[in-house]
Amino acid sequence: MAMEKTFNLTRREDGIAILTMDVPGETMNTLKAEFGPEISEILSEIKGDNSIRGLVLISGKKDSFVAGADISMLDACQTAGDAKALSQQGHVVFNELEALNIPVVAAIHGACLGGGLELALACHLRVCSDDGKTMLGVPEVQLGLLPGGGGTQRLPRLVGITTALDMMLTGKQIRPKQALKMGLVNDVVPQTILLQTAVEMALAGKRTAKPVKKSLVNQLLEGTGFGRNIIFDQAIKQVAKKTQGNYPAPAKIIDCVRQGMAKGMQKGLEVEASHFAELVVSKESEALRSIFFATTEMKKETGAEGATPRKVKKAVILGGGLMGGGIASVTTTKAKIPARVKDINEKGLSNALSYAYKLLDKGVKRRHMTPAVRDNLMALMTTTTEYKGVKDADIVVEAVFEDLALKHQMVKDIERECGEHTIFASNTSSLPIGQIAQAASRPENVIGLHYFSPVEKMPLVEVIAHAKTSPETIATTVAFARKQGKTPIVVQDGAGFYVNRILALYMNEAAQLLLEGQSIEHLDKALVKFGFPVGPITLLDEVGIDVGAKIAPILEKELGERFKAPAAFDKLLSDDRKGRKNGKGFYQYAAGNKASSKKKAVDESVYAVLGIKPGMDKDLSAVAERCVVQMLNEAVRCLDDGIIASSRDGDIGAIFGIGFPPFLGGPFHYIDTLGADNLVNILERYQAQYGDRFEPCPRLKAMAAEKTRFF
Ligand SMILES: C[C@@H](O)CC(=O)SCCNC(=O)CCNC(=O)[C@H](O)C(C)(C)COP(=O)(O)OP(=O)(O)OC[C@H]1O[C@@H](n2cnc3c(N)ncnc32)[C@H](O)[C@@H]1OP(=O)(O)O
Repeated sequence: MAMEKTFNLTRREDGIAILTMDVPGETMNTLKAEFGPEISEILSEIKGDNSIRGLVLISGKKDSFVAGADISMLDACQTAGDAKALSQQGHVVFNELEALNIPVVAAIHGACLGGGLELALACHLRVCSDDGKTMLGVPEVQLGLLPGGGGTQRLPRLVGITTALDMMLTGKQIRPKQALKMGLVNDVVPQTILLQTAVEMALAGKRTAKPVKKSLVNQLLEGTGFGRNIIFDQAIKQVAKKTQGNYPAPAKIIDCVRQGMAKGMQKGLEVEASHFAELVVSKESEALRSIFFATTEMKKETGAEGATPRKVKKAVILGGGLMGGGIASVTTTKAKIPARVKDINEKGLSNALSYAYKLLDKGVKRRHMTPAVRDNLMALMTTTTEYKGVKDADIVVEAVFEDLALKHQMVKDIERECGEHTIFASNTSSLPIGQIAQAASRPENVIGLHYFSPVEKMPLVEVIAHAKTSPETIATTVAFARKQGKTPIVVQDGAGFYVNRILALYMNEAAQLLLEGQSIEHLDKALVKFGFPVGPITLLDEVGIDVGAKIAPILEKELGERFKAPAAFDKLLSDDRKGRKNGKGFYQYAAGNKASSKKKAVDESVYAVLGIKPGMDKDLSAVAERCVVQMLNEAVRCLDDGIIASSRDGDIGAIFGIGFPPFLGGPFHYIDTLGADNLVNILERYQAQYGDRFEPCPRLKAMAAEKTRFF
């Protein structure tokens, strides 16, 4: 049976041909190597048909244009040569499209990303719909890659070097109005007239558009070799600081643009194909692509085999504090589900309202939304100090103090005030859900739903099922979290669940190193260089030293001696040091305690409180290794104890929950890279030197002996 075609060419009476791309059997259009011959044939047909006066390229998919090159095709590249050939093939096809002597117009609706945008850039003009689903971007850098279909050359020539570098180095998605303003598209129209507008643009016979006006400064900088070098040198400095040298793609992107602008498009394309090829086969990109596939696979899972999630039409949030406010905010602004916030006083309620308003108003200021949209979303949030208007809640999320008796009271209140099917989801960060459920007459409705702070930024939530949680409760909670824009992992009940459990040992080791005389800034620098977003001491200040102190004994009691936190840290609380929250911790905080971007200074007085004098700082990688191997060992224990269902979930949980370096693929991918035997040797060396807290867990020892891997 003949292969179904991806491209379909239809001719209109007015001489405009419509080329529709619709990859058979796929949700999204993606670019595949096997399209090459089909496209070349069509281009030859177009070139040979003088009745065709113009060409419009459009997607046959409901809500997406082209999502980029097929990432699994890139995964299949065995050598850099395979990848280079793909890039060069793309260059040939896109150059041929661009060389057509009739106007070629891309009509874009929905996702137009990576190779999809590069395809659109090879067209002479672009028009997109004004729909919320329409976004344009080059997210390759998030996969450890670079735009390999000519994007590093066409984008800067269309929108300018600075804008193009910003797009390629961040992978950000550009909305229609922004795209029009920067000259990425030539018009933005309602989807209903998208095709008609594209046809009219083709009929107008133009193959170029008036470039958008650039500022004088921009013209000076980008118009001269000297100015361009300033831009490139500045960009190199910024990416070096941001990536700590752990991600090769950004520097290569800058080099493609630099060489292309200096030596011409042809040379630029050659450099692009070579750099793209090296990146496709790099271990960093392999790790980042595995994260993409893992999260895509997880989206299809309900969290409980065979269970059907119930629809959540209304949520109640107990507690309007930092976490409650964030949870209410993502419920209304992301999931667009009405949320009723209950707190014991008006202060908590106003905090929740202002939390959501501030985030939405930022969107208005950035012109991502209108004030009307902001106000409509705000109207989804209501507040109460009584149990009024909660009867019809489908889910209640409690974010009150970490006090078991108080949570028991909440369970009883909700069973009294809400419906029989209402789910009670606790945001507890440490109390076993089974203990909370002891107060329930319907324990099947009780579940843990653990968010990470700041709620609107951290993608992970842990969904914690206790022994009696029903599959429907799990599936409904997972679906609810997904609607909030979260990446949920289902973990089993146990002190600290997964993320806080692996984090605790990592933090304890940092504390030990501090007490051994490593300076605060050196400790943080070591782990930032390793690839974490912030260092452990900064993290402790941000989370709250008091929170850490509260969780530690719970973990030690439930999980054993290795979780014992250094006693010296009690002196910090006696000195009223809670961290950023009360402006006194390991670092100094400006008055008003605002999170400032500028570098914080260490509060040197903390050393005296701890009774230590910072000594000789050890090698950065040695410092990082001691903390990281603690996290790796405990992650494997969590897998062994069934706290996490798979090493895939363990990787995603660590990356999305605590910023484990994505270029390493997560703890389990990293152990495969290190080798289980090598990790056991490191742990045993530390065990001999620092004690049994470093003892390799049984599963690691077995893997070392059998030389097995997780993936
Ligand atoms: C030539 C060079 O420039 C190289 C490139 O172009 S590299 C690729 C660059 N593109 C991307 O990184 C985009 C990746 N995709 C996404 O970010 C998202 O899929 C989306 C924003 C496009 C849509 O998100 P959503 O609506 O949530 O849908 P899913 O993520 O669930 O995706 C639906 C199915 O499409 C598959 N898919 C999406 N993009 C790609 C891709 N680039 N390659 C291969 N497959 C892709 C995804 O796996 C889902 O598959 P399913 O089995 O049908 O569920």
